[in-house]
Amino acid sequence: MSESALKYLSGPVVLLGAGKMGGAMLEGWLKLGLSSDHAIVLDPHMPAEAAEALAARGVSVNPNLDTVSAPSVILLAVKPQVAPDALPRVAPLVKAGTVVVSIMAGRTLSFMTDIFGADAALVRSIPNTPAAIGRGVSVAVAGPRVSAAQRDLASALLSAIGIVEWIEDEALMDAATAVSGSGPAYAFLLAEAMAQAGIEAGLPAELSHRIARATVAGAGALLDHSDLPAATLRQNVTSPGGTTAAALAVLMHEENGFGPLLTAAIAAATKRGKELAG
Ligand SMILES: NC(=O)c1ccc[n+]([C@@H]2O[C@H](COP(=O)([O-])OP(=O)(O)OC[C@H]3O[C@@H](n4cnc5c(N)ncnc54)[C@H](O)[C@@H]3O)[C@@H](O)[C@H]2O)c1
Ligand code: PRO
Repeated sequence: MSESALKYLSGPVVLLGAGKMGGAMLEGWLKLGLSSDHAIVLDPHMPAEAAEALAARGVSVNPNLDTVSAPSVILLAVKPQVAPDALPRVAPLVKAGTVVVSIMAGRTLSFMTDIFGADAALVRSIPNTPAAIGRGVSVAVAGPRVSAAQRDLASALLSAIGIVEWIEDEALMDAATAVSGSGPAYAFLLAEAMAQAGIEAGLPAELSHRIARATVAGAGALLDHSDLPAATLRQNVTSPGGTTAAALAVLMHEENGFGPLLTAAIAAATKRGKELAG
């Protein structure tokens, strides 16, 4: 959807929960041309300064819900654990034409149908935190009542923070959440663990943190700029009989290496997603 489509929405975009992800998404929308007088934020726990700063930019913050006209979109960005309390409050705002887009981990289309009704147009999606710099990855699935135009609108809102991958089978969402939703944490942990390992190998702490961080960031940028598969980029670092080969013999160990460890980690995250379904 084009920039002008965000500019000329028939109704407002209501954001429920303006924390890390919701806040990043709102910034993306405003940058893409959503008029601030079409943006409504509902977040009773928002720090006063943040609420005042948004209001000064023309965003409506915690208005009386009776004054809110039929929204084009309601974006659900509260924690899955508070959803049973928070979502029913916005259910009366859903009108014909409104699409409800969730970014909550775990919470299913069925959970949302119980709250918003069988006629509601519902999208379940999962973004990730590089959204804050426009480099997010979102995976999304549309419920049966979502029209092509509503799917385009949901795409436009998610594209404001990065790329969007639509899937047809909701059963894949927990695994997608475990890979791309939680995934940035694994990359950050890699930088942390490399820095710590460098310290244990004798490097001064600050130097170790600086070079580990820059190395993970540089490898990510190379992955981004190159057309080569990750495995080829890895092989390009690895001289036969050299230092990398020695490290990879540990990291690629069939039983104790990175592969089986990550498989277990992603299985744990996937299982937790199913537990949060509610
Ligand atoms: N952080 C991530 O990496 C990430 C990635 C993908 C999806 N998500 C999903 O995004 C959602 C938000 O996560 P986050 O990391 O931004 O959390 P967060 O804690 O930063 O934001 C949640 C916001 O909800 C607000 N809130 C709490 N109760 C509320 C209520 N009753 N009504 C309205 N607002 C209320 C809080 O004040 C807070 O601002 C979660 O459902 C999470 O699963 C997060
Ligand atoms: N952060 C959320 C969580 O940890 C959802 C994916 C990333 O549950």
